[in-house]
Amino acid sequence: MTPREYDESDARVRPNRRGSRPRTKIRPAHEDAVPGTVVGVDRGRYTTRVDGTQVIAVKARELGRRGLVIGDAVGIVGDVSGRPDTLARIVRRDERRTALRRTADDTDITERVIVANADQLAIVTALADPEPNARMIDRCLVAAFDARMTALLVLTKADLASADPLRAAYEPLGVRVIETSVLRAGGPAADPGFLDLRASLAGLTTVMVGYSGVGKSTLVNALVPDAGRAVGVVNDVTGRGRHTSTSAVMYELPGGGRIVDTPGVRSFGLAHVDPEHFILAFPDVAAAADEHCPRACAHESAESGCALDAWAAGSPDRHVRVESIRRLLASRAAGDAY
Ligand SMILES: Nc1nc2c(ncn2[C@@H]2O[C@H](COP(=O)(O)OP(=O)(O)OP(=O)(O)O)[C@@H](O)[C@H]2O)c(=O)[nH]1
Repeated sequence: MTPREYDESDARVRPNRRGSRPRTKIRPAHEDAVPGTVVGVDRGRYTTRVDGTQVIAVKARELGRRGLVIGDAVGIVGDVSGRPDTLARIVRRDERRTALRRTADDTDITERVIVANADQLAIVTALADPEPNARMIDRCLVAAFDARMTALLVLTKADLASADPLRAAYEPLGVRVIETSVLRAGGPAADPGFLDLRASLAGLTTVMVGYSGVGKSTLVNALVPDAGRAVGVVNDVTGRGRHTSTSAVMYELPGGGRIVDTPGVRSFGLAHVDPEHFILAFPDVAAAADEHCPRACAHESAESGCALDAWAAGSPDRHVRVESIRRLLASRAAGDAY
């Protein structure tokens, strides 16, 4: 017997007990909502960008408790002219393509999204002054890979020290490494590394993280000539256990694309990261783990039943990858004090 096809007449219509009167509390469909992007958040006021115009908006009640963060794609109704003293309403938040998250610390499982829909995480680290901190880099990478974002390691002050050890540690993970030195004669425009960085950011949304003093502001100012004119400010990134609110800012890049500067993000609490999910960022390793590892394998060691050592045996490339992934997973387990 061929299966019967269903059509609309199969839908069961519940009779309206109050007769045929239409329901009165019909919510507006907001078909007229225009698409925009959240570029700044400040105590319940959202700075959005609609077709190149900056529009200040509030969250409509129908969004409920759903949060909005920098990078969220939204639907906006009301006055979207961007004229002073106008206030539009955000009525819809589109599904997030990516979500960069952090937990407050490694024992707190309350996670919060810092930036939505970003493509890349650029980890800015000086090669000297201050010294690079591998643990910080590792933890940022875990957050990036878990969020399905591409990772970029930007090594500044290349005039002061060699980048070779860091290249050796991170290139096997598929991390793009860029060296910059922008204090040499000619400034950023004369630095091939800076030009490479600018090309790598074009057309994408990139979140930049880095310690104070590494030269991040120098790069942001060179990338965005009018960086002083921030398009938005968010007080959403709060230091753990401290009441210092710092701000993340999204800038439009002149050549297309956007960068989000996150002065307040100094660490990523990684309690929310699940090794099984994290490893999916490395398709070859994930396929091997899926095929050979026991269920819920933490990928710690061959002794604990992990099959990745056997998979990597005889291949130095695979071996370095597995070791690097284990180092990242260990950084997740080791707490975020660095
Ligand atoms: N040698 C060298 N010094 C650099 C380079 N880039 C930046 N610096 C210096 O590093 C110091 C810090 O640079 P900033 O751009 O202010 O660093 P930051 O990371 O934004 O730090 P905060 O503003 O404190 O957040 C400054 O004295 C810069 O002149 C570089 O390529 N080489």
